[in-house]
Amino acid sequence: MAIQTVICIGMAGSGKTTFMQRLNSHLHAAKSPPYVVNLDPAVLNVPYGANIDIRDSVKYKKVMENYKLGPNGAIVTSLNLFSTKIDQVIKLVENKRDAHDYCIVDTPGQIECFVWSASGSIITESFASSFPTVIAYIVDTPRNSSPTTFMSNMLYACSILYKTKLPMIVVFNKTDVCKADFAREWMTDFEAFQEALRSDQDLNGESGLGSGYMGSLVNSMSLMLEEFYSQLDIVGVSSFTGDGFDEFLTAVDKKVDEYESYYKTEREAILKRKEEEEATRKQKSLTHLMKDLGLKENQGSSRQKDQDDEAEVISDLEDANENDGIVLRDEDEGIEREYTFAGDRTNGEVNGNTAPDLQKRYEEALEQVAKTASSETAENIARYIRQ
Ligand SMILES: Nc1nc2c(ncn2[C@@H]2O[C@H](COP(=O)(O)OP(=O)(O)OP(=O)(O)O)[C@@H](O)[C@H]2O)c(=O)[nH]1
Repeated sequence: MAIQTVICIGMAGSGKTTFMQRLNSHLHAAKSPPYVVNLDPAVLNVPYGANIDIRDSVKYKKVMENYKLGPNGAIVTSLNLFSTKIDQVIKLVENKRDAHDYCIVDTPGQIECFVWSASGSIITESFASSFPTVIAYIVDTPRNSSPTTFMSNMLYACSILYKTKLPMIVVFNKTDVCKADFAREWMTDFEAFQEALRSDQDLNGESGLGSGYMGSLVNSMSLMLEEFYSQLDIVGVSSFTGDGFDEFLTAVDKKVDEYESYYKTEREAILKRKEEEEATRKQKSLTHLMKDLGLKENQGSSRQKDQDDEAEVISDLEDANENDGIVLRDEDEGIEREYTFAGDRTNGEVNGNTAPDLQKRYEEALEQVAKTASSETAENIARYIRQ
């Protein structure tokens, strides 16, 4: 059976890491240890044994210093660096498909750095196209007991569902502090939620909710959310006590079935369409490129020199500075971890498997383009002179 992947996403402080820790120990106790991946480069302590840890490959603080970035920029850049090697990561997980039923993935606390970045999409897409993948959206239950905060959080969850197009389980965490019954009621009974909104002090203020723009906006949003809720599974858990984790695993199984029967075909159709569009786009840009090369050939050499001095792509940056944040794995706490960029930079091999290196492929592709381009460029120049 294929490894079922659970990607944990949630607002800062919602309890993703604690949830991962509990899920890990729960699965160990059920004699089904998961394959664990940490994608948070900025976390100081990972309280569970990660098989793949982004911090082994990318040093967040170095990225910040070397590229003069702020905290969020450094997280995005770290994810970018990591995503260039995602094919190797996927291969490692694939090699473990017989030994594990689950692969669980922790993501950065700064939710937008993962969900709205190109590398976040690449990583999610790579998992989703290789394994049945489910999003666990972690919610801090006590902090969402006001209907306005709740609705904002659910709108965010809705945008993630729309962006990832993957089955989603909304996990109401911290039920030891506040039960999730109110949320369940709001998500299944439209009238109850409307009633809660009407009596919500935060939203009503002095103007009242019943009239005006705010009132109709909130009404339409809650109607839209009703449709969204029908796609979801809801689970209440406490990462402290371990309550609700069996229910969570049942929800994962259900969502995996949904993934197989609905999302997979849908995704394949989207990917096929994208591939076709991409092929047409490439053909168009190649035609433009050939045209430009024919006309602007003599400007080329000086511009090329300028470009050589700039670092425009990640692989340029990787080459530019040996001390750029990609480092050898620490000799640390003895957890069996399997992956670092540094190891494969010298020989392109990870754990004995020859892994195609993105940077190498990029260079080969460039060479290939240069070869075909040079003969066609000569033809273009000849045609230009003839004209
Ligand atoms: N009472 C209670 N507290 C919890 C639970 N889960 C997490 N917490 C607390 O919530 C806080 C945040 O937990 P984390 O696991 O660090 O949350 P996170 O989402 O990984 O945080 P970032 O990665 O920094 O965004 C910590 O103080 C945890 O102890 C729970 O089930 N019950």
